[in-house]
Amino acid sequence: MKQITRDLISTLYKPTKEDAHKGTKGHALLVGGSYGKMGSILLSSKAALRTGCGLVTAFVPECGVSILQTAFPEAMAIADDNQKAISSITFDFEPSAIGIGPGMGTEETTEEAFGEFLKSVKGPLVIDADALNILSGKREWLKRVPSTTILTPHPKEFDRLTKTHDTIEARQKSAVAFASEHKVIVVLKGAPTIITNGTETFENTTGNAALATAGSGDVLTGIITSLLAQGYQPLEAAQLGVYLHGLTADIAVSHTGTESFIASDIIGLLGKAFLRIKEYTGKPIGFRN
Ligand SMILES: NC(=O)C1=CN([C@@H]2O[C@H](COP(=O)(O)OP(=O)(O)OC[C@H]3O[C@@H](n4cnc5c(N)ncnc54)[C@H](OP(=O)(O)O)[C@@H]3O)[C@@H](O)[C@H]2O)[C@@H](O)CC1
Ligand SMILES: Nc1ncnc2c1ncn2[C@@H]1O[C@H](COP(=O)(O)OP(=O)(O)O)[C@@H](O)[C@H]1O
Ligand SMILES: [Mg+2]
Repeated sequence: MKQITRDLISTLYKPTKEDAHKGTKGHALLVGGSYGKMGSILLSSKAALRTGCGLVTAFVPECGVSILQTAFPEAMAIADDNQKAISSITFDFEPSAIGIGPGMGTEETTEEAFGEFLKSVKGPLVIDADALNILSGKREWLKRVPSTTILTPHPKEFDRLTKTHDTIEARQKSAVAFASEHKVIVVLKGAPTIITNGTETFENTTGNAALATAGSGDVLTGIITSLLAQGYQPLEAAQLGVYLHGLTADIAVSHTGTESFIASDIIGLLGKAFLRIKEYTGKPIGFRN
């Protein structure tokens, strides 16, 4: 297994172009949320914009729109027809990348909506949380998942999708086989997180137990979706995304410790994490690139 090193990240990272505008930095669509779990998709959406894409739209059930637009005015929102859970995923623009699943729930109407969504989805995609849980009950839908889609299960989600594993090593081996069989990228979250496309497997080198907190995976989904929207290739987006996510916790831990760190702190520290990566590249901050 290869390590995600500073050198690898330095070669992946693409600084913002001087002449960029919001229309050239990608438009991320985050689909999820349900009554009582709107925080998850809010966290994903905020993380996406803080990771550098130009525009973010959240597709949420009706009850999520005012929550989202109040808590995060920079994001646009599209309301599902249904009040409390997603029932039909329709939108009238072409997103640069889509992240789906955080807080979405697994109600029957949402399951049907996700099944229809998979029939027509185009372009880069991240599947997380309840979208993975739905897939676990409908494995035949894996055929509909476009190749190079990024799946971001935690160990329990991965076991639901496959089978119970007794050891981390067995689960990692299974993740490689799963990625190869379904032509997807698996980000198997944990301590450490591994990323595999079935041919190559990488172990992340950042992050610590501060990340063991509600919503930290929802934030990761937003980060990776944003990188896809900005034009990073799926494997690169997964590598840079998990590295940045972990780096925020490494930056925080020396002055906050692990206990009080929450998912919003990951989002708040993304700027410092990007600056750290920019230092690795050897170019001074503000260099005209
Ligand atoms: N504010 C909001 O709106 C929030 C909304 N959220 C949303 O809630 C939905 C449900 O997602 P979820 O992940 O909380 O539930 P679920 O899939 O049952 O997994 C939990 C179980 O999995 C296991 N487990 C997890 N990590 C593990 C690890 N590293 N290593 C080993 N085991 C691990 C562990 O199981 P145990 O070991 O206890 O058996 C744990 O009890 C989803 O849509 C999400 O987006 C949340 O993000 C929270 C904030
Ligand atoms: N002890 C730990 N060390 C490093 N990373 C961790 C640790 N615990 C959790 N994480 C990371 O935090 C995230 C948790 O994701 P997830 O379980 O999906 O959270 P949620 O669904 O609440 O958003 C993953 O990226 C995981 O790798
Ligand atoms: Mg999660």
